Amino acid sequence: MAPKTPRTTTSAPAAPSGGVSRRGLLAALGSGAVGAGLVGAGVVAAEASARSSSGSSGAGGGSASVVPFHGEHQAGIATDVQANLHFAAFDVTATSRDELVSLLQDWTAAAVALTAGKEVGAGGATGGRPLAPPSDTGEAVDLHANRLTLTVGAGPSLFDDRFGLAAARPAALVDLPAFPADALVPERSDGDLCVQACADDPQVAVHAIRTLTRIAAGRAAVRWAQLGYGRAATVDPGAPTPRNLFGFKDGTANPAASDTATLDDQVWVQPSDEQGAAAWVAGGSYLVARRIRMHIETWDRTSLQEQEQVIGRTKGSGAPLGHAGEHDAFDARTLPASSHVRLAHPSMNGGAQMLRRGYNFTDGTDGLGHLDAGLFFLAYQRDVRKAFIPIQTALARQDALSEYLEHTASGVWAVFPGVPQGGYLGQQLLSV
Ligand SMILES: C=CC1=C(C)c2cc3[nH]c(cc4nc(cc5[nH]c(cc1n2)c(C)c5CCC(=O)O)C(CCC(=O)O)=C4C)c(C)c3C=C
Ligand SMILES: [Fe+2]
Repeated sequence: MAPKTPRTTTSAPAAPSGGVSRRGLLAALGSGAVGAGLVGAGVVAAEASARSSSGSSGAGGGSASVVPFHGEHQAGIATDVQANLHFAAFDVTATSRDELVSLLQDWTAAAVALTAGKEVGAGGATGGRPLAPPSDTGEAVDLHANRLTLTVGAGPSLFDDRFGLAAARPAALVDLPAFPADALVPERSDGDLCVQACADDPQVAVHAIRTLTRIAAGRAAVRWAQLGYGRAATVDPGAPTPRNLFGFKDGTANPAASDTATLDDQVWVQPSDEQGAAAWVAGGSYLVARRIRMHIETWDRTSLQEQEQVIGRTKGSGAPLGHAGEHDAFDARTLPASSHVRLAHPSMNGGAQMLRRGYNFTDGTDGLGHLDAGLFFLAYQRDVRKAFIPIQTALARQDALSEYLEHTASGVWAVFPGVPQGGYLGQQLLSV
């Protein structure tokens, strides 16, 4: 049985490491977040209480389910892929740099509590004043941390003239070009900030995004969001590779989390990559998100042989065509000319790799009798100009898989470096 998480309510330290800052409180006061119960009477520092009261056991219970928030890099990138995703992109509505800083400080304090499996705000879900709305919405009580990670990045639009950040925009944070056959919905694309919440329980991930959205009131608003399930990638080659909605193993060739040399070379931004005011991004990464609708009804009418020719791997084992084992080495030039794996392979793209961390999604139907389902593609990389852009250019031009796909949403973000103890998300950027 997993150990019980104590129900003690602990005062968190003042922001940024554990509470809502005074400025955040004032912003909340001005925006109605107090009415939503995020701050209690006379309380500036938020309190975080442990999120378990019933002592329920299970996979998500105990400290083993906690992924450390602080570190050199943000968690949620080289972290073993959790089962569920709630991704949200935000428009920042703050009108000053100070307000933006206070938002990121308050998010940091909440993220520290949430990822530790604790309730947020004074009194948490049930310990506050009876006549005030609870600080924590409560749906994650008893669910533990469930390996929740929160990963935050800044989009190109944050670097306009609103916050004096134009000079700090990394050269590698380019706007993605339009690709042939893109069917992007602008309202479901881009965003000043993004938050990727991953957890082994869907309600924990949803609670986290809901909480950050409440805290942001008056300073940022959700622009678009996406739920995902059934991880469609892995960073652990020793674990069974999950499958996407076309039924193929997805993530086989991903870099392993333990392969730090490849991560340094391909995923983490290095100190030499950016100069001057943009040097803050070292230790971070670049995230490309694409909501890719998959025409599964058409795919399901396609023969097994054709499906395998399109992907370039066998459906059962995931082995490259002509090989026996999933992880067998192969020469991409021996695969069909327009197969997905051949075109996406590093040997065809100047050695470029990405760390893919996508999730399956199913968002009801399109009203025409087809499921609106697909892959929410998430890929972390050191430089989109060397990885996602050239690879997607080749895929859009030649990939046989494209016939079954429709890219409906897109975004690119510079993901902040990790947060040291006592620091806050994006501090490296906002203190330049
Ligand atoms: C621009 C990059 C990529 C997009 C967009 C993309 C979409 C996409 N992929 C699959 C299914 C599979 N992809 C696989 C491998 C693979 N895909 C990319 C890039 C993009 N995929 C890369 C770089 C690789 C690795 C190539 C290699 O090094 O061998 C595979 C094979 C298994 C694996 O290695 O993961 C599958 C299956 C879908 C369904 C999809 C869009 C919906
Ligand atoms: Fe792929």
